[in-house]
Amino acid sequence: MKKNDENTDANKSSSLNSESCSVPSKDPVQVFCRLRTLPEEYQSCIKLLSPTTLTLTASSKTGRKKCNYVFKHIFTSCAGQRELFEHVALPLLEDLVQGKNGLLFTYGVTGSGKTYTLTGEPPMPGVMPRCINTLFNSIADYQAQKLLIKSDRTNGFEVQGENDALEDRLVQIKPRTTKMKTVKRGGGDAKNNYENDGTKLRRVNENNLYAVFISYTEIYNNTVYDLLDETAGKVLQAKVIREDSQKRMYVNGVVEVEVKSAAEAFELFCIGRKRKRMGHTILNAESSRSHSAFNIRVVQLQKDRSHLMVGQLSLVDLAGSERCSRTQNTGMRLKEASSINNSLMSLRTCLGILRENQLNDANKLVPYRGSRLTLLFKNYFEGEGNVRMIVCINPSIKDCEENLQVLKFAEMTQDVKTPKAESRYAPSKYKTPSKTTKQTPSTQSLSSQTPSTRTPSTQTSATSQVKKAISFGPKIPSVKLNMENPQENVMVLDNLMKVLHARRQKRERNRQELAMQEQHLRKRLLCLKKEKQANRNLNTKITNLDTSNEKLSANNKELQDTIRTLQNTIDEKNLRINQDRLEREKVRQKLILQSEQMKQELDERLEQQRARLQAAMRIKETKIQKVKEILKSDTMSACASEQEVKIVQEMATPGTPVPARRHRRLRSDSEVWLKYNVIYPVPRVATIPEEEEID
Ligand SMILES: Nc1ncnc2c1ncn2[C@@H]1O[C@H](COP(=O)(O)OP(=O)(O)OP(=O)(O)O)[C@@H](O)[C@H]1O
Repeated sequence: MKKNDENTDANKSSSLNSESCSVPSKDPVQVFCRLRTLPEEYQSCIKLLSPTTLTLTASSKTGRKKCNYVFKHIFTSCAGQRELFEHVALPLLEDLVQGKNGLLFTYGVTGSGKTYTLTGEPPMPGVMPRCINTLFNSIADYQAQKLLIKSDRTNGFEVQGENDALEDRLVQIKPRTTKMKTVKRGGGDAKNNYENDGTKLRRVNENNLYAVFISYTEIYNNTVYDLLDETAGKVLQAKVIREDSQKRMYVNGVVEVEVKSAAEAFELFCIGRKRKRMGHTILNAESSRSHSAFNIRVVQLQKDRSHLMVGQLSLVDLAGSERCSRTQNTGMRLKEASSINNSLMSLRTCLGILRENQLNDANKLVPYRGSRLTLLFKNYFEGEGNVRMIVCINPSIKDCEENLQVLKFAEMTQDVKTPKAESRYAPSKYKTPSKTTKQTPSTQSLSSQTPSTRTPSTQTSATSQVKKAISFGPKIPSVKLNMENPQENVMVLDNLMKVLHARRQKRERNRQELAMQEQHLRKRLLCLKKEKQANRNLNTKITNLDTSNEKLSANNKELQDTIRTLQNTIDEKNLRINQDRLEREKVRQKLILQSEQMKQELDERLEQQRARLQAAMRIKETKIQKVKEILKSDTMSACASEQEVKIVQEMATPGTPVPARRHRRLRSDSEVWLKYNVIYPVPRVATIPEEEEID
């Protein structure tokens, strides 16, 4: 192992240089692809062209479509867990011990092997157990005393005195034993089965003291839970995501456990895994129903304890995207699936906008607050940290359509750049001692110093001052009696008496002072206890307020969603009303047009009819005229009676009733009636009056 012997000043200056550099350099997100083993009877939709390129053949309505995708590296089903760890996770681990942050997440369709890749199964450990083993193989000899470095529960760390650390360790013994029992009952299996292949990191700073902290959280139905929360009982309490003084996101009050060996870390993992929400679906017997993040924080303390450096590696197992039509989920599983799909969509949206901003030099707002998943990992995309993604693919033709979406997203993600991770030492924060050494007036001034101003050098001087303050007066002289000179002996004994007297007085003063100090310290301790209690109460209040704030925000979001939905419905209805109105207007216009056409047509027909009737009338008039003429000239004189002539004349006048047409009969001499036909029939104009027989 090549160890890092760079002195800390060099580190500090490098961090200063990096701070003074105004434009931070950026690294693209590195995307790796892993193909799952496919049983022989299944057909594959993926073909490998090279170690970095694959082709996906998707069938669409227009036929078969082939798409090529290029990644940093593609691991085939033959690639083992070790190969993947060395390629993908080991560089992040090297960075971790250099104080750099890293995020490694798996993404893919349900059942594609995300959990298998991150966790693995005991004979074939995945990324997480390998990271833990490699880390402890490398830093085991350089670990700080347990609890020397403590989490301040606001995403930072503080250093405490060795006595405090010792006392905390004693306090922890009891709960730890209980925890161990729990682990053995639960998942002690992993402890011995994750094989350790002895891999070590190349660069470890031997001059530093290391402390490893583990936290394990999950995001279930868009709510954050602490999987290591021992106080929670059976039901996990929702946690709030907060921003610390350096604008880094963290889970408020998350339990961070310091581990001193890989076995301890695995125990914690097993405890968390037992609490993690898993479920049975059609596509995966043991499907993750939540996104989980296993966080490893490595704190390095310089030997003079003046500066410390923190690096964090988050191993995130995202729940798989799933189509409800395939999983046939209902009820709770359906709700989980929709929450999973929503948060993954939120991740895609954020990365999409980030990429767009970077490509077009734009400044569009990235909606990290769209889901807890994106909010929690915001810093990795906006702040510092190497981001790596493993896209897990089940090459089965059944997963083809979903794989297409996954591969598209993965390809897009490669264009996103994140600020390069930097190592950075920060001045150590010192924890207020929980137990007070008996103070003397000379040390009283120290207690008024704030924890942050107290440094290791002041602590050392305090110790020497205490020693001085509790001295027992002048040193007892060595007494040698001279039997030959009793006068000299008297002087020596006198001197001894004086010294003893002075020491007795000193002891008495010390006793009084100590009694005073004890009283004073008791009072202070009581005050501190009260302050601590008040702080705890305040913290509880803040947490409660945070929770209710979260609930209100969630309600608000729901209401806004409802408003948006209603607005959409109103918009849709308005649109439909407008469409109806337009439709009606069209119909009205059409009807008007038709009625006009019909009117025109009718007018024309009426006109024609009128013309026809007029023509007919004219013809009839002509005929009547002719009849008149005939009547006048021939028949009238011979056979028509006066009355007949009158009738005919009346007929000629329009509007006067015309007698019914009848045939005239003439009685001949031989008393036989003869029929008399008028050549032109007379039109019937009105009701015929009472028939009158014409003789
Ligand atoms: N590369 C692989 N080699 C062998 N077995 C694998 C591989 N990848 C996945 N498996 C097996 O496939 C099954 C499903 O894998 P896993 O649970 O890891 O899927 P997942 O992507 O995490 O699914 P989900 O999103 O539903 O949680 C497991 O039984 C696992 O052992």
